[in-house]
Amino acid sequence: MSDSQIRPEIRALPKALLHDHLDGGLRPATIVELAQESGYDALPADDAESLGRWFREAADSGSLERYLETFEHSVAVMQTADQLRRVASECAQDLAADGVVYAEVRYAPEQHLEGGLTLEEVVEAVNAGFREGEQVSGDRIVVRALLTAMRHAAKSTEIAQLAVRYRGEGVAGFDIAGAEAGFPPTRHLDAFEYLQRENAHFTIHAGEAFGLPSIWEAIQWCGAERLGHGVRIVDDIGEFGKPDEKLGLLAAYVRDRRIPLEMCPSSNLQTGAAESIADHPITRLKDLRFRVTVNTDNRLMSGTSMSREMQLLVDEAGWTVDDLRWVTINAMKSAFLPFDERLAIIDDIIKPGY
Ligand SMILES: O=c1[nH]cnc2c1ncn2[C@@H]1O[C@H](CO)[C@@H](O)[C@H]1O
Ligand SMILES: [Zn+2]
Repeated sequence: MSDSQIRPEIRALPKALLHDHLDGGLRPATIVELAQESGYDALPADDAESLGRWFREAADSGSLERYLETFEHSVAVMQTADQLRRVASECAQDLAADGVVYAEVRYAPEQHLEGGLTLEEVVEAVNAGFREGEQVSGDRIVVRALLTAMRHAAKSTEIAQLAVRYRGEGVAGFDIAGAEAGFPPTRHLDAFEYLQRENAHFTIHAGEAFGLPSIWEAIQWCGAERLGHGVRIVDDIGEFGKPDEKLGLLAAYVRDRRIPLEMCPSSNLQTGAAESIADHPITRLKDLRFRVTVNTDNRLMSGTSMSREMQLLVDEAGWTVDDLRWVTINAMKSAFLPFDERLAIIDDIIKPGY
């Protein structure tokens, strides 16, 4: 489904987005321009349309590792303060135009140091871009950053400290991302224990390319407040429609504690974490009343938007507008924003929009 096929009534709905990667959401035309300006000559295509197609096709690999290789080209043009500010500003504008009223956008500061910026300069450039994008959009959107540490690297404590340093100044929390198999969350236990002592918020990518042990570690060892993806929690639920369709201890814990699942349907089709939108576990988890949220993950690699994800669920998995309202309120309740600010967005913007 292309962008022009999105129904206006879905586009108009207010949306809350918790899981979107800054380096996975650039406009193809911006990548082409930034590459030309900076002399980056390794782009796999040099016009915007072919480049957009290349990202979608190369990411459609069936493996998270191969999917992640495509980020080389977006990260390459996000190495100066001007580049970061522009990308962040356009991100906020694109989300606002799609009806997103609240977004947490994540990126890994450690991947943006090749042009000589410090970690602090990276965060400040992205923050400046988000503020600019909010303003250009007439303040119809609030954007907060989540700082990600790469799970194969060894910078998580430093990045966690950076998230605490900029807390309340545009940064709402912390995350780890990258290849999941072979890099369990407990590898970064020091960072998570530090964040807990600092009363700071964090989510963990878990249960996407690896199963229950990753989810279990993220929650029970590391103390994750939310799960990035978390789709594999269905491995702890009995077979659909069979008499033993019941929750295992971990799935029950996740549901009982209302742990938010940041689910990203289209992204999961590309990495092989799900077969189709119709069969994506998100619908079953919604029906079982887990705290499900709908997200984009990487708009560039999946050629998607919040409206597109919502419309796919309506068209291919039987979702109703009430379901969309429910997941939107779920997301807003689960945001890493102070309680009073979350409530104001729910009461003043989301509820009147449905
Ligand atoms: O779905 C995902 N699973 C795991 N890691 C991801 C996913 N999408 C993006 N990234 C990784 O997060 C970094 C910071 O934004 C990206 O550079 C990419 O390597
Ligand atoms: Zn992600």
